[in-house]
Amino acid sequence: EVSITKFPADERKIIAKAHDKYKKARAGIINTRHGQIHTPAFMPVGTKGTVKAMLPESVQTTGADIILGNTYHLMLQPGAKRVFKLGGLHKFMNWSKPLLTDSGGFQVMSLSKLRKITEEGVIFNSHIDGSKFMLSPESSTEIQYLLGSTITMAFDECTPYPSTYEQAKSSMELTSRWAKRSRKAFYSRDGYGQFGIIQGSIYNDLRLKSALDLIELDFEGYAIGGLAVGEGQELMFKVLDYAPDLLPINKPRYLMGVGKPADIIGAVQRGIDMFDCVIPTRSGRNGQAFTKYGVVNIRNSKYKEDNTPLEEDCLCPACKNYTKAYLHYLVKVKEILGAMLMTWHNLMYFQKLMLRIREYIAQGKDFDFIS
Ligand SMILES: O=c1nc[nH]c2cc3[nH]c(NCCN4CCCCC4)nc3cc12
Ligand SMILES: [Zn+2]
Repeated sequence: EVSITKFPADERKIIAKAHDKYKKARAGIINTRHGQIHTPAFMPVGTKGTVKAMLPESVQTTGADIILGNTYHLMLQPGAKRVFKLGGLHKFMNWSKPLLTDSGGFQVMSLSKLRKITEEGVIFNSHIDGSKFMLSPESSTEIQYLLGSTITMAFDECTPYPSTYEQAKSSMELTSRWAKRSRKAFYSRDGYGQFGIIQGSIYNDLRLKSALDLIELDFEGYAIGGLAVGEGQELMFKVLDYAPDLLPINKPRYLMGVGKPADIIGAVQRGIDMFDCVIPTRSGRNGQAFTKYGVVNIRNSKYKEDNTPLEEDCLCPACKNYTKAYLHYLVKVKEILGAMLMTWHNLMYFQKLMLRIREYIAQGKDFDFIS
């Protein structure tokens, strides 16, 4: 359960504000140097400078305005300096729209062997060849500059779940010190932005302190970190019942790593504008298709002679030109085309979901049942 800490009266109204469904949902446009982002937005994940199994022009046809790249992977291979020398990540991967890069801390903790967290930053051994690297607020910010990111993420520490109050407090305070250094290292230019990431785990007073520390640094947007790390949807929503309200209402709010359609809908209702998640791409490659009928596990033998499309009214190539039987076969025999078609369909499904959410918000309609 979320521990409720007594607030001085004037701050309590922020936390206790009645959770009025839909009232917090908002649709908008973020203007950047590389084009507009219609929010609520879903960012396909392109970890190593490619959205796996997709051409960038195909990603564009799904309606994605922005994709995510990972600093950790790109700094190890091919290296940020090399990407910079080759003209930056946009040119390298032939994606001219906005790019957001995660700052690397989260990936270091989940991927690298042997690492050491110090006040300076994180020292780690590459999971590729074991060579030694350091990521700090300064080096992460510089790497994202060399990549040419449209939106740079501050270097933070993602507080694990569960954490005690003390653990969450010291982790949040480290993130606040690192945010200050990240902000100082950021080379601000028109049309580019840097987002701070708030921590504080499930403790509302720590979330408030994190927000206050980061608002002082006047970031162009704010992410809510430390969620989708095993706490479960109910607890995530409990934090989201108040955390977005702690952030400036006129700036983008990004919920990192989320999520399934139902998670996205619930988070939009609580005031979130931006999302990223590997689910549509990773589960597509594993044979799971998101459809209006629910998730279809195409490897199931019941589809081996099913001559109908995943969704009869979907405009993606998988649905327009192929059958479930063919997709079943391709995925079973691990043909590359299977990964391509399943990924394309899922990205289309997620973008259609975001489009419908934006339309419902614009019309002031409730959008509970969409998914
Ligand atoms: O606190 C964070 N700071 C920087 N980056 C993050 C990335 C995150 N990604 C997630 N969750 C990803 C969950 N995802 C679900 C599908 C399978 C793979 C993992 N939480 C995050 C928190 C953070
Ligand atoms: Zn489709």
